[in-house]
Amino acid sequence: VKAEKTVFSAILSFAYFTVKDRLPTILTKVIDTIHRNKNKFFEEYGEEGIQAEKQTISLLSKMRNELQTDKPILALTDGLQDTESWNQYLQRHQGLHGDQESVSWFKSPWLYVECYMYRRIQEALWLNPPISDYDVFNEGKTQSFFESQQAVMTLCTYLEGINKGREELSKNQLLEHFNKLLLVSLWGNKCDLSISAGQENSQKTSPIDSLSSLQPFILVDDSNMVWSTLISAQRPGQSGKITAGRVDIVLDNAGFELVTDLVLADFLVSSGLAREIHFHGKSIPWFVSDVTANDFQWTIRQTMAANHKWMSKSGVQWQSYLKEGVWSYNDHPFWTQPHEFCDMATDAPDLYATLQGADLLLFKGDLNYRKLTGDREWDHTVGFDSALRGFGPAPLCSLRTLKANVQVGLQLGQGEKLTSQDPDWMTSGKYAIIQFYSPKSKQ
Ligand SMILES: O=P(O)(O)OC[C@H]1O[C@](O)(CO)[C@@H](O)[C@@H]1O
Ligand SMILES: [Mn+2]
Repeated sequence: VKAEKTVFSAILSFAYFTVKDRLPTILTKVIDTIHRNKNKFFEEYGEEGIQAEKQTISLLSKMRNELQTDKPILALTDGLQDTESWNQYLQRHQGLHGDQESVSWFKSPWLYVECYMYRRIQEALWLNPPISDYDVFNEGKTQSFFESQQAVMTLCTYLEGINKGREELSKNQLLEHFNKLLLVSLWGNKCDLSISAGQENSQKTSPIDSLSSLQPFILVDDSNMVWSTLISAQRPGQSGKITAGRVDIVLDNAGFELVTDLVLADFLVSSGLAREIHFHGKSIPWFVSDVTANDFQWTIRQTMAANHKWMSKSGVQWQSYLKEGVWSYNDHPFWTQPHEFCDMATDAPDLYATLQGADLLLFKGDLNYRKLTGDREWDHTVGFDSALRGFGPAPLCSLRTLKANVQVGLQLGQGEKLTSQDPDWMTSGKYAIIQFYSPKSKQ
């Protein structure tokens, strides 16, 4: 099966609008954030901080101009761990096209250009050492966490209810809770800040009560396969006691979505459905709201410190899972590169091997889906397995609300019907999928 990468050939396409409007808006906000923090940089680093602020802004404005005037994509110059790999990727593209000019902001695959912009923001900061570690998206992520406080409290109270009565839970009740928390984590993905170009986008209503009204918007629901994967990973251990499998969660956004993932992870461990959870986050600030190590720790500390009994209890539990090694947080430079996941086995064999150790991989969010499927213009009826093109270190499931022009594994006619009823169905974030694939079931 063949499909073209999403590019900007179609003027007026979603990809085109992203690069033309959304990315410059995000960049302008980044510049503004750095400027607003000028005094902070002065207090911390004196005159050097001011110089760094000016220099960074000038590099970012230069990049915004390159973007808006469709200039060629430039090689990175910051000599970081992944610089070489980014530059090789660029050279490969230039080689494919035969000249350097043709690899430009509007003439390259959307996925590549979008990832590249976030990496260039990082470069601008890295070239100005006193402020290299400054996370330009931190304010937005923090704000979105605080704005969803009410929903977080509701969720932690729900979790406490399950944990308190867990000894008496029947298998059916366990399945019911599992389904609910999987859905909460799925819809948590609505709250990213990239689709709204950094505009406030937090969870305001009760995440549990909204579930049934959202059900009709789930286009693919393989949750039963996720459940059976967890059940079949349970094995009798040495002492005859059942031990469960390892679940890896490839995280997406900080704020409310991260809390929904932590609550799901807590439930999986406390109910005995999983033995261990490995979280995977980003090593640099990414796509406005994605989780970094700092966001991960900060969120757990804030949850612990909350003035709400069940919220702080949850936070304390999460901290001890981390301390005991039941939970772990990892990052790898591959997650912040433009590569499709079918390249992982060759381009990041160590990460691929790590993922092979899991019994189940949960991929959160839209960007992960674009990378799973190579962000191509697949027919909607093409199988998920075909779109993965050999990627499958372990059984995996994408939990994603649709925010980009790619969707596979639909029923015949389902895509056409959606297009006629709701032309924006692929990009509005209103629809979602729970889409599963297992390399074991491959013929
Ligand atoms: O946080 P998520 O779910 O990956 O969404 C981010 C998405 O937002 C966008 O910026 C909107 O198109 C996409 O590039 C990206 O896929
Ligand atoms: Mn994201």
